[in-house]
Amino acid sequence: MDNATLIYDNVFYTRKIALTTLLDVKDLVVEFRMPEGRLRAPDGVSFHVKPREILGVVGESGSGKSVTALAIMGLIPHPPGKIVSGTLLFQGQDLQAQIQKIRGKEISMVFQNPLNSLNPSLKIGLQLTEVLVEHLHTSQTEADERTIDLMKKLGIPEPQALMRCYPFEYSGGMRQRIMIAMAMLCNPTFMIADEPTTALDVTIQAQILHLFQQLREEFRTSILYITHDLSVVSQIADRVLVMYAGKIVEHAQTERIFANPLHPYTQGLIRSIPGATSEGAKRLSSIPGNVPGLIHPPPGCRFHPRCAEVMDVCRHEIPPDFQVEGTSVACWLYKE
Ligand SMILES: Nc1ncnc2c1ncn2[C@@H]1O[C@H](COP(=O)(O)OP(=O)(O)OP(=O)(O)O)[C@@H](O)[C@H]1O
Ligand code: NI
Repeated sequence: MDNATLIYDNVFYTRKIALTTLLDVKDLVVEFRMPEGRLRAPDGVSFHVKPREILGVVGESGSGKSVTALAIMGLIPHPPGKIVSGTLLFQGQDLQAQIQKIRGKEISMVFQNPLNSLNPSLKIGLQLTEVLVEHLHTSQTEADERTIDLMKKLGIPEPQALMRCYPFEYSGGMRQRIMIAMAMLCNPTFMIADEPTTALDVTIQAQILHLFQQLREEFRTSILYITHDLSVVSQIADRVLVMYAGKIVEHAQTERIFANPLHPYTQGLIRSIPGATSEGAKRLSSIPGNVPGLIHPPPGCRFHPRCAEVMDVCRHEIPPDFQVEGTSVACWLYKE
């Protein structure tokens, strides 16, 4: 192969990666060192996010969803936490080396409680434009114009007046929209939303979900959408990762997950959606037991103590990912 072909191939290869994968996470392990012992969550998690895709992450409390998000953002509190292994590539580049430069600019994050993220004693306008002035070094006037323009696009009423108000003057739903606007100001390619609608009522929640879909359509933003609510995921995500006790147990297209869930844990989660079965709400807590403590996780499959279909192998050996018709599932039931 001559040099020209090699260079061409390299360029082509790099572009191909950029087109098919925006974020690539491989074997990510975050460890917390506590006085009681060490715990790992996520513990060996791999996934990728494509451009313009909404990837849903679901799982019960403590499964490692938020820590995965914080690891991507470079925000793991250290001590006690640390990324102990794994690679994080963003647009083909090592994310951990780049994150200071691109956080808030190319990658941004929306958290659950907008009141905690907004400074109560600063006018909303100042808080929003600070991002632009700080990251993109625009003038205040330009930042004001751009912010008002974006808020109009996001359907936020009377943005000029809003800029002069304080956060407490607005409802939870509106504050969350303001936070989403803030996260969108630098026109990021990738956004992480960690339970962004949990504190909101159902109507507002539907509006916010619509807003995320709009971001993907209009601004071509990829979104990692974290929630414990599978019904939210069914409305918004293209693909779904199901996490349990620090591991990804199932990974598939959204329609597949709902039409044909394979992992007994995913099946239990889907049964627990109110109205998902004829018995509906009666089965709300259809998975007996709790997520295990992660300092001493169960050996073998971490779900085995709660699994109705447990086999002997499940108690001793960690299941690898089996590929079944486009679904990736970590469960011994699917061994050929
Ligand atoms: N700062 C921390 N110090 C010690 N342990 C932590 C810290 N942050 C998270 N953990 C632990 O890591 C594990 C994963 O937590 P994580 O917050 O990612 O769960 P989650 O899936 O987001 O749950 P939730 O649905 O409750 O938000 C939990 O066992 C949690 O106790
Ligand atoms: Ni969380």
